[in-house]
Order: sequence, then C-alpha cells, then structure tokens
Amino acid sequence: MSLLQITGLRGGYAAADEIVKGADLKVEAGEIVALIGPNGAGKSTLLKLIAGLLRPSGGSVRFKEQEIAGLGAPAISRRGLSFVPQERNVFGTMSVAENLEMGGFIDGAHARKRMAELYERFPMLSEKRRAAARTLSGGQRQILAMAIALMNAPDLLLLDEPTAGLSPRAAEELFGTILALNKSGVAILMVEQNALEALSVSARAYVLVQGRPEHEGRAADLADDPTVRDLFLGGKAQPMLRGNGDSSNKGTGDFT
Ligand SMILES: Nc1ncnc2c1ncn2[C@@H]1O[C@H](COP(=O)(O)OP(=O)(O)OP(=O)(O)O)[C@@H](O)[C@H]1O
Repeated sequence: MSLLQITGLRGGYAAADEIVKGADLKVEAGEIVALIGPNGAGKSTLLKLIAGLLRPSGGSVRFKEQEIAGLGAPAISRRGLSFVPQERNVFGTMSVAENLEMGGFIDGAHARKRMAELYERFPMLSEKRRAAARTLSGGQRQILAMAIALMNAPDLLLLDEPTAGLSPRAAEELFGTILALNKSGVAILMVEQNALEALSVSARAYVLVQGRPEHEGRAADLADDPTVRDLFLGGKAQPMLRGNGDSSNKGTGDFT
C-alpha cells in the first residue's frame, strides 16, 4: 500500500468548483514525486485538496491506509502530512524561533526537542533564531517555511513551488536541501515551475493538464519524453541540470 493514494479526486473553490477533475496519484514512502504542468492546470488546488485546506467534492485520499478526504488541515497535519504553501508561509514580523513554535503548536510537549533537532539540521535557522522572518533571504525563508512544516515530524511533505522567486543559485541550493531532507526519510510531493530541475531530483512525476494527470512515470523518462518536452518543457532535449552541474541550460523548463 502506498503512503499516499489518491483516486478520482475532484474539487475546487466556491466560485470554480471543478478545478481538479478526477485525479489519480500516489506517493510511496520515502519517495520524491514532482507535479508539473502549465499555469492554471490545478496543481496548487490539488495540493490544497490533499492537505485539507479545500474540501474535496469527490474521490478518495488515503494516507497511511486511512481515508483523510474531508478531514480538516489540523487533523491531517496531526497524522503526519504537512503542507508548505507557496506564499505567506512564514510570519514576517515574528522571529525565526517564534515561527517554529507556531509549527509546534500541535504537539507542545515535543516542540522544544524538535526545535533543537531542526536547529541542528539547519544551522542558519539557529544563527538567526532571534531575527524577524522578514529579514531572511528568499531561500532562507523557504527553509524556515519547510522547518515550520517539519515541526510535527511528518512522513509526507507537500511543497508548493518551493523555488518560486528564487535566483537560479538559491533554487539549486534549495533543491539540495530538499534532497537531503528526503534522504532523512521524508517523502515529498512538490509542485514546481522549474520542471527540469524538479524532474532531476524526483523519482517519479505527474504532468497535470486541466485538472487531470495526463502523463505519469519515472521522472527521467518524462524528462526525455518528446510529447512532454514539446508540450511543457519547450521541446529541446537538454541535459539534466543535476549531475552535470551545468546551470547555463536552464530556462525552457520554466512555466512562468
Ligand atoms: N481562490 C480561488 N478561487 C477561485 N478560483 C481559483 C482560486 N485559486 C485558484 N483558482 C483558479 O483555479 C485554477 C487553477 O489554479 P491553480 O493555482 O491550482 O493552478 P496551478 O496549476 O497551480 O497554476 P500556477 O502555476 O499558475 O499556480 C485557475 O483557473 C485559478 O484561476
């Protein structure tokens, strides 16, 4: 049984109730899965449906073999599924330490111990623990946002465009952080605009088009698939960025 198994998931917003139109998707324990696709395909909406920020209108979301569709975000988070939204994911006027405390509100007894572990994992956060979150760089802020989500020791982390707005170098560093996090055992489902980079760090991927996964498979195969390249990656065969260290080929993988 997969860690996360989604079947026929549907849902959207009050004003647009059918954005996700029957999505099937799975994430195995310890896996990194990328969710890519054109602007407006419904990628963020799909993550919000899984995380309980939006209530699905149909379908099933099974996490650790239990149905979670219809549960609220706090209940889902308590079960070990954390979501890092794309925007407003830290409290800017609060210190780094206070932001982490907010992430630990669910489990106060273990919050101190968990904070100490996270300071060890991310020394930058320890150095800046008294600084206001708004003074952090974009990349540092994303690490803080992930650390807040890690306060309740999740098995699965949903990341919505973690590298949005970052310089290529900061994005590269953040992908490294995401890989290291995954190696420590956390499964990751991430929406990314930097499609080639996302595929290069993922085991599998889904291409979402108009609310449905149209293509799925091993990330390396999707990166080479001519249809996927033509539709979503600009058509040109380009070397994978990770591994050959050549960031000069970046560009056509961006959707925005
Ligand atoms: N709060 C909202 N209320 C109504 N419609 C919304 C809301 N948020 C998003 N939408 C609509 O849902 C559709 C899918 O948006 P979504 O953000 O999920 O797409 P996406 O694939 O993540 O694209 P992007 O890369 O642009 O973020 C879009 O047509 C968008 O306008």
